[in-house]
Amino acid sequence: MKIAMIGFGGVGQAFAEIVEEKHQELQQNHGLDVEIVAVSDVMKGAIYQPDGLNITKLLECVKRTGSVESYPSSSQTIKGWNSLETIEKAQVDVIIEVTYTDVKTGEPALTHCHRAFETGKSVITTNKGPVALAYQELTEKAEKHDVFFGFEGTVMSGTPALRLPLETLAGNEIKEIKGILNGTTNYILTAMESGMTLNQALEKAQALGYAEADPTSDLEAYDVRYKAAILSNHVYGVHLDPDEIFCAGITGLSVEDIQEAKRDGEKWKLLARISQNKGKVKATVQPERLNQDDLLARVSGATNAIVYECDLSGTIMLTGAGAGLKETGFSLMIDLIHCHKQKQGSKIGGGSHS
Ligand SMILES: NC(=O)C1=CN([C@@H]2O[C@H](COP(=O)(O)OP(=O)(O)OC[C@H]3O[C@@H](n4cnc5c(N)ncnc54)[C@H](OP(=O)(O)O)[C@@H]3O)[C@@H](O)[C@H]2O)C=CC1
Ligand SMILES: N[C@@H](CC=O)C(=O)O
Repeated sequence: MKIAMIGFGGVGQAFAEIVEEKHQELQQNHGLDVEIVAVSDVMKGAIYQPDGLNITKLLECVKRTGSVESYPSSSQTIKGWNSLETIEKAQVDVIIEVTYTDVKTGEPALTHCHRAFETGKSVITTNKGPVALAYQELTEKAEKHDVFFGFEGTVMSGTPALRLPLETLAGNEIKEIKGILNGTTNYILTAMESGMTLNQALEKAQALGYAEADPTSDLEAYDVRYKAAILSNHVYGVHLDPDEIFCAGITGLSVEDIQEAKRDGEKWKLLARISQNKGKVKATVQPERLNQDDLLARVSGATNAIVYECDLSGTIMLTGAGAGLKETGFSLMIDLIHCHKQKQGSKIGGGSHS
């Protein structure tokens, strides 16, 4: 399976490391031979090597020079293609879209997905923009072109918050979904409980690779609003315009507010709630003060949790990483395995996203 990567930041590089680390296992356990043949990034440049890039060498070049273009050329190497040229011209099966999430337009990722499908390529992405804004259009287009559209990592990174409700919990009616769906803000709120300021904690979250390129998306909860829209589309099959979701972030909370709640045996958490009633879906995103015995109050740091209120299974809670480079890289790998199985006409543990 030949892959082109659009965007080569924290998650992109972590994914490349995973492909290198797990190459043999993927071959042995899943019959999947993954080859990264192209990378296109804004500042790091672009390279297309039709017979495959040596990942160790590629990562070493980026670390040493900040550019993928310092990778040694052969007679077949093409350098300098922008993202659309790479999507259109590279001979690949899958586009891994890991550019930044734009919470207003979803671009450039939205256009990347459209062009990939139109040119017969599957897309696997952790970018929330296209999935939150154009879920239906893109899933239909992927189906029309008989390609795969994977986006497990868009909600709770490598924790399977999207496959679980549709596959493992299939047959239930899920009346409400609620959860802590942003790693950065949960990390910040936890750090503020020990007296750290919001800005100090944010700097740490950025250094750990949790935050968005523009952390306003995390702090003002636009990121969670997108995730709520994705859950509505994916789990309930109902399009929710992100702009219509009530959304308040954590910037209004002071260290004193958090300490005061702590003295009262409570915790502030940024919660998303999505509920359905007779085909109508409502969603809100805002900080809520929870009793410390509440299961969600116990979720700390960059860990996230999601609760599905099911008519048959009862309350199901899934908890795990909400952000993190390796964890998010893993979400791309699991989608890749599903994509491969779908191409082979089989499925692992249920269906794929397209
Ligand atoms: N980090 C995490 O824990 C998680 C991240 N995500 C999502 O995954 C995606 C990637 O995240 P992350 O790696 O952390 O972000 P980064 O900001 O580290 O990486 C994004 C990369 O995309 C590049 N880029 C931007 N525009 C283009 C373009 N038009 N063509 C090619 N490359 C482009 C950027 O280039 P340059 O910097 O050179 O401009 C940058 O290298 C984001 O959409 C994020 O929301 C999802 C779940 C968890
Ligand atoms: N910035 C996001 C990354 C994952 O979606 C977060 O902190 O949750």
